[in-house]
Amino acid sequence: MDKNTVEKLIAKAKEAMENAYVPYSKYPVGAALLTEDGNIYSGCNIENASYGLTNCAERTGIFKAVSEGYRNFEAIAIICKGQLKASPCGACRQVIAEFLHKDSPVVLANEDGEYTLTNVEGLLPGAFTTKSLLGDNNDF
Ligand SMILES: O=c1ccn([C@H]2C[C@H](O)[C@@H](CO)O2)c(=O)[nH]1
Ligand SMILES: [Zn+2]
Repeated sequence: MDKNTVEKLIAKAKEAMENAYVPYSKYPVGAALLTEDGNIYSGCNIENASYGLTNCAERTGIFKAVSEGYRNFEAIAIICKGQLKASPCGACRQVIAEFLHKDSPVVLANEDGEYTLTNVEGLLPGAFTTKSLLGDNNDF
């Protein structure tokens, strides 16, 4: 993925981060997903007084896209507040592995836009996926 695309995705993730609803943790996170046909979907974390109902930024972005008919993604960028770079939780790693390819780029950024580049396999090595269940030939 070229540097321009990385920076554009980080900028979109940062925009989404501004909308984070985080009265409890005060830890805003934003995510941006590039679809294979060049669209960008983004999401923020959305907390709840019943803490366990919180939705992370990554899953907000993926679920928005899938619900609008986009499920083929090329890359994801995630950004969070502070100097430490974003690191998706286990639930989000599993959802990312469901919808992105093993070798899809994953950009983990901090609020200054400094980032580490990894991929889905790096986030969740040996992930349990549709392939584990259905093999290579499935219509889904
Ligand atoms: O990658 C991450 C890690 C955490 N969170 C959210 C969940 C919760 O709102 C807050 C603190 O855990 O950060 C995300 O959205 N994405
Ligand atoms: Zn998460």
